[in-house]
Amino acid sequence: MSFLQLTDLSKFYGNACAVSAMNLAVEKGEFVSLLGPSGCGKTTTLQMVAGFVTVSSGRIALDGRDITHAKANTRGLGIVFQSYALFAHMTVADNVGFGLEMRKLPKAERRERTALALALVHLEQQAGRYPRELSGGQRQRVALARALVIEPAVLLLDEPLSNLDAKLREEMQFELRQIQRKVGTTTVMVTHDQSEAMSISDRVVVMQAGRATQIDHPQRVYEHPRTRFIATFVGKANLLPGTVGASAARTQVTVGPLTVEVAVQGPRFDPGAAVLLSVRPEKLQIVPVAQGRLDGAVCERFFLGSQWLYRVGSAVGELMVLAPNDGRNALHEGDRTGLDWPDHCMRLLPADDADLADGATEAAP
Ligand SMILES: Nc1ncnc2c1ncn2[C@@H]1O[C@H](COP(=O)(O)OP(=O)(O)OP(=O)(O)O)[C@@H](O)[C@H]1O
Repeated sequence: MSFLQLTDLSKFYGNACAVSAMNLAVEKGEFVSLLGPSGCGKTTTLQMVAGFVTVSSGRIALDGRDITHAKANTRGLGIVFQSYALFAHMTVADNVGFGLEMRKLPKAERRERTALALALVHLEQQAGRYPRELSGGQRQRVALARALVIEPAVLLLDEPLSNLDAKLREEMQFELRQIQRKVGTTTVMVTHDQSEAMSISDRVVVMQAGRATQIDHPQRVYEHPRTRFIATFVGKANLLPGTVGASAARTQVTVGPLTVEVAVQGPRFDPGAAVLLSVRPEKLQIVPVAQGRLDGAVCERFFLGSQWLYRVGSAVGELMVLAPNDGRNALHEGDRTGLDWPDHCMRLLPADDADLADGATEAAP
């Protein structure tokens, strides 16, 4: 059995289902993110694990112990919320040491563990300050140190970085991952930010309307999304409506005037099935006119610094193309161009996400 195991976990508020039959097995030391849009049930799932929200049905097991109905303060979990919830009248060191004091640890041990936790988040110099004297990033590090100092079985993070500005947030993502690797604490984080989930997690649980729709390693979620929703929620995707032809090892698909052969992983599509051909914008290559699979004309271009994003009108519809900014040869609006892409970059998705209402299959950690 995994270290933290959710089995058919559900939460109903009256007749409304907030979380539906969630299954998730988190291994010891793993960093797993619950990712999804607002209202999809991420926080409710985390709160059930924390013991702050009662479970309607299903089970939660931690290290082999059933904790489904255990009191929150007996679960031995560390929790960090979006709002830092620090005690304003206590110094940084007292905030961090608070959990140890509650556990009635001897003073010398409290002092030693507090110092270690502060060193971990690089706040040794700020031990005597009050929360109001700290920056947002420093406050969030205090909250993290306070959660880690009790050596929790699992660290639960609910949008821990969302109060920080973009640059600080990126720095803290990196730091959070480094700290988690160093202490090896099993961690479950809630976020609605796909790049945050992708960059720091071992595995990502994509949630939609109370259900886990894909549980996989970040790269797999990006390269092999199961549904249209996931393909567009995690990164950008060109989704071209098409029809399946002969179904063999490689599936033939017709999209307007274009016919391609796609190697399909996972469930096969029947001949005649309506599908979406998905190609990521950065996989499209700009080639001379008439030398690619398609020709088109640039409708609009956006400068992104390291890349250009082009909207290109073509016979199969408008396509997004991300091209590296090599400092020369950028296309202009109105330019005609050829477009090509490698065979292995094409994915087929069901035209209708409801076709996958069976919920997620979970990839091994
Ligand atoms: N106490 C409550 N009473 C009734 N409905 C609730 C309650 N808490 C949450 N819900 C509902 O449950 C669903 C899931 O909410 P939840 O907060 O888990 O979503 P979330 O994915 O964390 O969203 P966000 O990113 O906006 O925090 C939503 O439809 C929400 O309105």
